[in-house]
Amino acid sequence: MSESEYDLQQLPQSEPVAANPEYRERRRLAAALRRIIDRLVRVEAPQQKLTQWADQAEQWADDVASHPRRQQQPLLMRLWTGKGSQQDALDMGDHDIMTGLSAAMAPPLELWLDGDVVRGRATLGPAWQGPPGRVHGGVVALMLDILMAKCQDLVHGLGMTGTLNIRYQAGTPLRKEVLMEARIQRIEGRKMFVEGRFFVDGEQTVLAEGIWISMQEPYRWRDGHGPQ
Ligand SMILES: CCCCCCCCCC(=O)SCCNC(=O)CCNC(=O)[C@H](O)C(C)(C)COP(=O)(O)OP(=O)(O)OC[C@H]1O[C@@H](n2cnc3c(N)ncnc32)[C@H](O)[C@@H]1OP(=O)(O)O
Repeated sequence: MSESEYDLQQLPQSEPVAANPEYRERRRLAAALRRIIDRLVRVEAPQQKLTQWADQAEQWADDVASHPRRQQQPLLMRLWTGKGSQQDALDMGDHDIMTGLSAAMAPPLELWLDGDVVRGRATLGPAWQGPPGRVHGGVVALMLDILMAKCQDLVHGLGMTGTLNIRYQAGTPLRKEVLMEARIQRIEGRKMFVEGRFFVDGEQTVLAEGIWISMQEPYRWRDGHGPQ
């Protein structure tokens, strides 16, 4: 793909686009904020210190808010019509809610393709807690949705989650590496049926089945993928 020809359907969605100087700084900023979010949970610090941090954070928030937000619609249109730049591709991928390296909220979840399987890994801290010591079930659903949607990297067609069924088989612990995998079970016209699983220490903790609905064209496997 050349510098000026990024296409929404052909973005290497499973792997981050290489950062340019601007995005190196955005990623550094997000990484620092992630550490703060993680460490703030029940941090033991004198009240004076909390006051100092709150004052600094308020000042910083005001400074950030004084800058405009870049519009998303024009870059989406460029990517949709295959005319996106590297900057557009970075802007889309780096702000993904779970995988975005420039998204301070993102754990980040790392995804990659292994043949016809989407694999992932993430380690979540206490900010993501549901039951004590475990990842919140709603967060598990979010991680699954992002993981399983990436099966669209294997096909032509792009759409949204229609249905997601989850069986929580065991708690998914915090502070431990969670390994994930997703596979396309079958394609039926505009419907893509996907299965997702989480594993911790070799034990399966989650099993999910979902249906994605393509917005326009029927789903079909990309060359080199699917039943040969
Ligand atoms: C699009 C850009 C890509 C980037 C997206 C990033 C998204 C990140 C992940 C998300 O957060 S997705 C957000 C959560 N999902 C939604 O908000 C979806 C809300 N639902 C809808 O917008 C519509 O219901 C939907 C687009 C899913 C389907 O509407 P359509 O009018 O296109 O479907 P239609 O009624 O024509 O049905 C087409 C086929 O899909 C089936 N179907 C429709 N809705 C379904 C559903 N919800 N679950 C399962 N199957 C469904 C339907 O039975 C039918 O099957 P058959 O062809 O066999 O008859």
